[in-house]
Amino acid sequence: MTSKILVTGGAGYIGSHTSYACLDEGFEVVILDDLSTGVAHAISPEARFIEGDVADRELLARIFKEEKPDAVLHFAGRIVVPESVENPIKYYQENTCTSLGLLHEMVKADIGTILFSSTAAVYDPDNGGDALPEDALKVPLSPYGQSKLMTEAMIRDIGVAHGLGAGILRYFNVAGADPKGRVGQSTPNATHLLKIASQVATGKREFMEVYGEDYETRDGTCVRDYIHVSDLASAHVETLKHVLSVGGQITMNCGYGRGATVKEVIAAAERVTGSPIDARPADRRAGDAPSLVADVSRIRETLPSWQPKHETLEEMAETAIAWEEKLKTLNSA
Ligand SMILES: NC(=O)c1ccc[n+]([C@@H]2O[C@H](COP(=O)([O-])OP(=O)(O)OC[C@H]3O[C@@H](n4cnc5c(N)ncnc54)[C@H](O)[C@@H]3O)[C@@H](O)[C@H]2O)c1
Ligand SMILES: O=c1ccn([C@@H]2O[C@H](COP(=O)(O)OP(=O)(O)O[C@H]3O[C@H](CO)[C@H](O)[C@H](O)[C@H]3O)[C@@H](O)[C@H]2O)c(=O)[nH]1
Repeated sequence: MTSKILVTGGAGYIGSHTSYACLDEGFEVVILDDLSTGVAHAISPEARFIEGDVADRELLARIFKEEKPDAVLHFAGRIVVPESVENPIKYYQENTCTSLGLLHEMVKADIGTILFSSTAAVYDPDNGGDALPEDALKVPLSPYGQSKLMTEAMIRDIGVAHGLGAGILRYFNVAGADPKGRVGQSTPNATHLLKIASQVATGKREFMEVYGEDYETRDGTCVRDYIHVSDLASAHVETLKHVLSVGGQITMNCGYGRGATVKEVIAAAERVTGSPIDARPADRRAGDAPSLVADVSRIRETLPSWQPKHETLEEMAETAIAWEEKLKTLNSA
């Protein structure tokens, strides 16, 4: 029998890729998005789209009654770390409180499964650079990270009390775009490294900055574990199948288990276009961890069927740059 899922934030970067991946796997997909940072062109015509706010509890109750989804994939939220420092109320309201309302409505409607987008920002930024297992020390530096960690705790407690199956996925650094060119990172003022490098590579920006070259890393720039968004999307599909079949709760890091420096990411983008990227040294960005790399043992053991297909920085850069080019036509249409 076909399973039906409700995807909150399905018009956003990761939610749209995951919606396509779920549709490709035969799931029925209903998307709830208020288009605050998402875009209509990211929504597959095969999905049912409801424009609305996840904080609207009456709307949620109606959707659950009418659509009876088997699971909710909860991507919707605010994601800008410095903004969360300036405006923590917004982040606790729109990430933590909205998620609590969603969980409450799920329990009331007896919806038994949730996947939740968490983040590597929950871990200790001064972690020494070793790969981080899921039980590593949590020291979220920003209200953004804290709002996610609090939501994780709510899901665990509510899950135990009400028998909710849950997959909590802690994404490391998500990059790239759909290799079929259907979707990509479309937020115009996104701040992610490869998005910025792709904007320079496609002539939308003249130059970019490298935030800090004096870290204790192999070339002085920060190290991150970049994961291609399509591999992350397929990790959701496999997690969904796993939780729908065995129930229970699982928290898993999503990355490849190896780090790349800022300069290595920029160099990959340069190899793709064959042209230099004007990347200028700049001061450290406040709150940046020197290194965040995932220990991926748990996801590998739990989901042996998850086979990443786009692990190279070149593939991430190639698909990101191709999407940036495509956006020129989409945005001028
Ligand atoms: N992008 C990353 O590198 C990254 C890393 C770790 C975790 N995450 C998490 O993954 C999730 C998705 O991130 P993304 O990069 O796709 O962001 P995004 O901004 O592209 O997507 C978020 C989507 O949610 C929608 N939305 C926001 N608030 C809403 C609300 N109240 N009601 C309905 N829709 C709402 C937006 O319109 C948008 O379509 C977020 O929860 C984020 O915290 C992202
Ligand atoms: O123009 C830029 C943009 C980024 N960077 C550097 O590139 C690295 C990656 O930065 P991103 O902004 O792409 O990503 P972050 O690691 O800061 O954060 C991302 O991953 C986190 C988890 O690790 C959170 O989930 C967060 O939501 C998400 O934006 C950092 O060292 C940053 O200083 C630059 O040097 N120049």
